[in-house]
Amino acid sequence: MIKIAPSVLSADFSRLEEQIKLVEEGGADYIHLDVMDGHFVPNITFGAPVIKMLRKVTQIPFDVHLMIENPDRYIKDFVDAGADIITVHEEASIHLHRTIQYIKSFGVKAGVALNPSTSIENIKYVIDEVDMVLIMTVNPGFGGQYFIEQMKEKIIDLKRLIDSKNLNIDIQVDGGIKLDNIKEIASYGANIFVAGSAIFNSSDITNVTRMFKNL
Ligand SMILES: O=C(CO)[C@@H](O)[C@H](O)COP(=O)(O)O
Ligand SMILES: [Co+2]
Repeated sequence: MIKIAPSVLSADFSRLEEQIKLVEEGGADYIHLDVMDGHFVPNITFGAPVIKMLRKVTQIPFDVHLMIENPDRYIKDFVDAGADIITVHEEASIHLHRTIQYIKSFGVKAGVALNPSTSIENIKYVIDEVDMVLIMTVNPGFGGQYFIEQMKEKIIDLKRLIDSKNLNIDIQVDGGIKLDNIKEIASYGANIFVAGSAIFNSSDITNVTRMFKNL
């Protein structure tokens, strides 16, 4: 079963509640919230106060993708804001094992994200601890970029590692996900698909979300 996580990065920020309702109606499984700090990535989005407000308008689980340096400092804020999954970048976490334990200590699911150039090897010794691995299929920081083809091999390698350890971990892909590439990417083992521009730049957000779900 594939799951769809619309990323509000491409939504109309002046109408976030309304836009979330549209993907909710289309059957979205998660709301993907891209938090950017202008340091780890060259862009700034929003933080815990905005997520806390959005928590009041929907029951859909919040999948919070932290593209920030020193994530430990802010994890409790995102837990208090209502995050259900918190994903930190391997490249931004100096003590990744500790950070993962810290997230889980709040009863929240922990994910680890890998930039396109980061090897699966880097998470070999923490993978047993996480609920989800996020393979960035674009360089993080912006919506509307093209899927990086080499990431197909990376998804296959990750799936192989997960299966060899008999683990039950979600593989999320994020960046350049469209209606026409999702099936192929799912065949490599990914099961949670983040889609920003493909959903929110469309003229019928609910219907496109439904089409993603029905694939
Ligand atoms: O984390 C990010 C970007 O850094 C994403 O979640 C984007 O929001 C995906 O956007 P599209 O590539 O689907 O437009
Ligand atoms: Co993201």
